Amino acid sequence: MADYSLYLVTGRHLLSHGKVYAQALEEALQGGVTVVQVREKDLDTLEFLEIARQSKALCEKYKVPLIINDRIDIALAVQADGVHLGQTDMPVHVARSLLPPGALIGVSCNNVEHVKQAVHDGADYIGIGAVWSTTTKRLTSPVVGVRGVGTLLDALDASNIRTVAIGGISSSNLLRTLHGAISSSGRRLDGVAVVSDIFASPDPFSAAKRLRDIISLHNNHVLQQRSLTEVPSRYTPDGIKSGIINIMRLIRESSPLVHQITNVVVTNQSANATLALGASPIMATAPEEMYDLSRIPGALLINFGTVKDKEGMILAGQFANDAKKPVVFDPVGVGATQFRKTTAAELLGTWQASVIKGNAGELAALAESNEVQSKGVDSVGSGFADSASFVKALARKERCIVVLTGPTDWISDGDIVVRLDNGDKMLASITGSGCMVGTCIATFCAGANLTDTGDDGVSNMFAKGDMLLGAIGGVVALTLAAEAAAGRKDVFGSGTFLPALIDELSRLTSDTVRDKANIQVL
Ligand SMILES: Cc1ncc(COP(=O)(O)OP(=O)(O)O)c(N)n1
Ligand SMILES: Cc1ncsc1CCOP(=O)(O)O
Repeated sequence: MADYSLYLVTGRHLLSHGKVYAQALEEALQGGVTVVQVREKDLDTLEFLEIARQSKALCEKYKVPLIINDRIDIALAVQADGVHLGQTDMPVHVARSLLPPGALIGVSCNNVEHVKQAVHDGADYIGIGAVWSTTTKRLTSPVVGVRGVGTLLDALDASNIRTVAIGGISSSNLLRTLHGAISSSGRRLDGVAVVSDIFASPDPFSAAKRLRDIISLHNNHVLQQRSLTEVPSRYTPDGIKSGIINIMRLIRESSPLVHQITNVVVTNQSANATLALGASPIMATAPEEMYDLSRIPGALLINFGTVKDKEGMILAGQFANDAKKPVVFDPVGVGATQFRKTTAAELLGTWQASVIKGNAGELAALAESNEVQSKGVDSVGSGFADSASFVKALARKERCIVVLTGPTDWISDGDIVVRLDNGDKMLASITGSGCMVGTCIATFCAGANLTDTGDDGVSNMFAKGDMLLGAIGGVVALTLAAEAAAGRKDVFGSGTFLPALIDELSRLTSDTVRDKANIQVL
């Protein structure tokens, strides 16, 4: 069976200045390309044939399958291993009847109907794309996005058709692509097809090798995760409490930076909550400062209560992923408008969140579920019938920790579900308590990021440290502080509750966490 993991699509016109086709192809093969497709859009048949012959000789030398784009005649003439067909090219059954038995046939797919048709037609593999925007080809359909690729993979059912993603893939987004493109049943891509990142490079060997190394890193993480059959002992209720206490200590000792792009309503109280926990807040939104901030240890919170600063949000998340800093996403009111939904999809399609936090209405909107409705930033009704299953499924789909807030808080990493029963109804009487939960989670994730423990999950490719513990810690801290504040004699209503809440965040002790945190692991 062909290895589709690093599928190179060539294009002579893309060659870097001074590069010769055969030389570039050989360097790419030496760098670890596993399939080659010759794609020439404006060559005469004779020139195309010559390029295909050269490719065939090199592919044979490196024992890599050769695919020809569109042209069955050229594929037959050079005895290529197969062809790649677009939606307006020759139908699969006609190509099959012309090609020798066992020839590989690939089909381009941009939507679920294409995928179903390709499976029905008996294609060997599909090229899903464009996954990112690209300048190599003029696109006639919208980009699919990494989360969209997951939706197309869902349509494959039990078929053993192979899959590659194509379009704009480079070493800077490859990990995000491999990690994020997953179906709800856990089906992943078999590979990625890359054009310019390899073939336009002045050094195709290094470009291919860089991609190869990222693919190996990803595959190793997947294998590691599959071998985790038992819940690690640190995820018993007592283990979680010890983990939270350790993170609290680290925050107070090291005061990590918690960079927050948040909304005008809660900026001040969020900064004060961060300080109260012992960390250092910075509320910065300008795209120009995102790189510098991403170099400082800590975490990033992206809260779009008042959706602005999209450019800064995109850059900040990308730089944080590169620096393995946690990204906590609080899609406030995402169900309220189409603009918010589109923005959330764009952000989640660009970077990998470490934690997504929302109320039932927000998370239902993100999951495209009709079970719970929103009104503005509030959730309507009593929530999900089965919150545990919901958070688990969403965590699997979004490939991160999901926190569902409400009278009971539910947290999952896609395997474990944690139920938290602390808090006080006074939290509902002040504005921005949900946003403060996001801030506390980001602060605890910043603390968790200072440790190297918990380095056994795929999510650690994007953020060092135990993000599940970080998320639980943030919720526990805020809800225990709320209980303490609500019980104080000097608290008479929402006006006195908010400052008391900030005070109690700073006064939170290990004993309170040990004695009062109400944690169940399901
Ligand atoms: C692996 C892979 N996937 C998709 C394409 C795109 O093919 P097509 O839609 O036929 O467009 P052109 O490449 O012909 O412009 C591909 N070539 N390879
Ligand atoms: C051929 C093709 N089909 C969909 S996107 C694309 C071009 C991808 O090129 P690049 O990898 O340079 O973005």
